[in-house]
Amino acid sequence: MISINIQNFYIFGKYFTKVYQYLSMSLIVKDLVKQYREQFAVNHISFEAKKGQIVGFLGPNGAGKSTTMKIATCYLTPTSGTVEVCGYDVLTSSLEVRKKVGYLPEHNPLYLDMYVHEYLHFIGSLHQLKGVFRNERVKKVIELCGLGKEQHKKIGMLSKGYRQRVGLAQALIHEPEVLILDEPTSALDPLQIIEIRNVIKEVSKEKTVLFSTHILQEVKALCDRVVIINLGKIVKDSPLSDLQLQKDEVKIQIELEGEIEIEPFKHINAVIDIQKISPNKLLIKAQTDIRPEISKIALEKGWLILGMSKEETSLESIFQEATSK
Ligand SMILES: Nc1ncnc2c1ncn2[C@@H]1O[C@H](COP(=O)(O)OP(=O)(O)OP(=O)(O)O)[C@@H](O)[C@H]1O
Repeated sequence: MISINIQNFYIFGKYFTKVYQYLSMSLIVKDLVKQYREQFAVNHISFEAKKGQIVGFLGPNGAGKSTTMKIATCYLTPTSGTVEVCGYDVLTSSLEVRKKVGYLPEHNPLYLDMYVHEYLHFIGSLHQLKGVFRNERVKKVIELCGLGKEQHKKIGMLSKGYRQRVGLAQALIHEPEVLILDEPTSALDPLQIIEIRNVIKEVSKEKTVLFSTHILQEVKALCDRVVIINLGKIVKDSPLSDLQLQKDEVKIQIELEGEIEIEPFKHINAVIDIQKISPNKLLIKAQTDIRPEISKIALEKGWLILGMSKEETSLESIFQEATSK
C-alpha cells in the first residue's frame, strides 16, 4: 500500500514538474521545418526559451535565423513542425501570438515621413490601444528607448541608432511578453551598439528575448543562453556559462618574480603543453584547472607568484567549431 502511494506521489511529482516546465516556457520551437523547393532554410529544429531569459540566436549568413524568427512572429508559415509563444500556436492562434510578441525585423521598416511620436501612436492603434492608455504607452516606450529629445522629429531625420530605438519602441508598445529582435545592432557604430545594447538590457527585464546577432561580444554581454544554428540545424544549445566550461582544455597563465623553470610543472598529471612566454611567464595548457597544484609547486620551491589567471574558452572558438562543418 505504502509503495503504491509513494509511486503515485512520484508520478504526480514528475507530472507536476513537466507542467511547471511547460508553463515557464515562453517560446517553444518543436521540430520546425521551412523548405523552399529542395532547400531547407530550417531543418527540423527544436529549442525553448524560458520566461525572463535572453537567448542569443547565432549562426553564419543564411543559417536560418531570420526564417525561424519570421515563423515565430507569424510572418511566415512553417512547412512542418510547431512554434508556440506563451502557449499559443503560430498557426492556429496567430492573433494571440501577435499580441504576445514584439518583433524588430532585420531591416527595421519604418515610415520615414512620420514623426516619431505620430508613428508610435499609429503602431499603438494597430494593436488596438486606445485613448489614455495609448498615450501612456507611447510616453513609456519613448522614455524606455531614450527617444525623448527626438520624439517630435521625422523618422527620416534620425540617425541609424535612433531609428533602431524607434524600431524597438514599436516592438514594445503593446507590452509583449516575448521580444524577437533580428540583428538589432547591425550596421551601427560602436557607440550606438552600446546604447542599443543597454536599451535591450533595460527593456528585457521580465521579458523573454530572442535576438540574433553576428557580434559575439554582444552575446557575452547580454545573453543567458546561446542557440547556434548552421545550415538550418541547431548545432549548440546551452547556457552561456556551461558553454564556456564545455571544452576539456584549460589555459593558465602564471607570472613569477624572477626567472621561471618549466621542469617542475611538467610533472603535474593533467598538463598537456607548456609555453614560456617571457623569462618570468608561462602559459600552461591542461585538462583540468591545475591552479592549486601550481601554487603548491611554487610554495615548495619558494617562488613568489605575481599573477595567475585562467583563460575562459572563447565564444569565438566555440562558434567556429560549431559552424565549421
Ligand atoms: N523566400 C525564399 N526563397 C528561397 N530561399 C530562401 C527564401 N528565404 C530564405 N531563403 C534561404 O533560406 C536560408 C536561410 O535564410 P535566412 O534569411 O533565414 O538566414 P539568416 O540566418 O537569417 O541569414 P543572415 O544572417 O544573412 O540574415 C538562406 O539560404 C536563404 O537563401
